[in-house]
Amino acid sequence: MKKIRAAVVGYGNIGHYSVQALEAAPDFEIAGIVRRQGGKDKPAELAAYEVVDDIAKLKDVDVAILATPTRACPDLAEKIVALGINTVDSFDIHTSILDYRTRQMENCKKAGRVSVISAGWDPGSDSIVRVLLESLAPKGLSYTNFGPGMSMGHSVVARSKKGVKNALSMTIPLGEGIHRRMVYVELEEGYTVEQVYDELKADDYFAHDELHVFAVKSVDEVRDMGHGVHMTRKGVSGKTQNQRFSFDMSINNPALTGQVLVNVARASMRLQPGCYTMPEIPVIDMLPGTREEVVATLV
Ligand SMILES: NC(=O)C1=CN([C@@H]2O[C@H](COP(=O)(O)OP(=O)(O)OC[C@H]3O[C@@H](n4cnc5c(N)ncnc54)[C@H](OP(=O)(O)O)[C@@H]3O)[C@@H](O)[C@H]2O)C=CC1
Ligand SMILES: N[C@@H](CCCC(=O)C(=O)O)C(=O)O
Repeated sequence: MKKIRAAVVGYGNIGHYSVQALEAAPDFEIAGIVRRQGGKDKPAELAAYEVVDDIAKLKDVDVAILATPTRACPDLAEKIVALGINTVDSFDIHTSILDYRTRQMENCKKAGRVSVISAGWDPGSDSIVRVLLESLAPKGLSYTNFGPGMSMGHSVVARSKKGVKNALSMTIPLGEGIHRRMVYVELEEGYTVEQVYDELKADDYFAHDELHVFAVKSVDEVRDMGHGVHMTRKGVSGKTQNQRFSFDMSINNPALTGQVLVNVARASMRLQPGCYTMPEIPVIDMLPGTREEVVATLV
């Protein structure tokens, strides 16, 4: 059977683990990796692959995994579907997902290609769980409690601020979907924790939660990429009250995100042209093999 040819765009944490997930998948081959610096200083583990600075230099790419900072995803997705290549990404600004989907839907329909956006674990697989739980008890309350653990999205944003050499943003659950952000930063000369605090508080990623910023000598020495979630719903099925549900996981954040991106890259090959979020895709299409094989073994 012909393998799906995937490119990975951006080789940071999610890019690294996406390559590993592609290598472990039976139905994919790696068309190449796209980095801003191209093949310069190519990491040893990429020796077998083409590393380029422009996806147009790679041959026969079916799908591009956008493993860049969230804020770079919409522009890249627009440019890459216009080249006739499907895209998948883990865009995680929850309040902007609908706008991004609306714009990218038009781009996909024009190009006759598929984009799966906001696919990781949150947004992503947790979004499927939230939709499922709401269907099981249509009236009630759901809470998504993260961590404690490292938020990649918040860490990327903290690293982008003036005076910050490196950063780690930890998400601390306070209960009922409320969180505290603990941000550990390596500062450049002449910058203070107070300046970084003000910059972060002005950014929508951090504006709505309790925030603490600490200076550390080395972020590498305090970083641990574990994370997790505890989701709950208590509600009413039909006319019967007190139905309780919970979903828990404790995970390596970039490893799970890379795996989910590969799963939706596979599903993208089976969808009609358009832009989708994860709850809009049949979960069965995230697995390799035929639907019949899955129905016979997992349903
Ligand atoms: N939905 C979800 O569940 C999750 C979503 N995420 C999202 O994944 C994103 C990436 O996280 P992570 O991998 O840790 O980030 P990193 O900073 O480790 O990696 C991003 C890579 O993208 C490239 N890059 C950097 N800046 C730009 C730019 N302006 N334009 C294009 N490419 C750029 C660089 O690769 P190179 O130098 O090779 O070009 C960089 O290494 C986060 O922003 C987060 O929002 C993360 C976890 C879960
Ligand atoms: N999008 C997150 C994954 C979900 C956890 C989260 O949103 C958080 O810790 O705030 C991330 O970037 O790591």
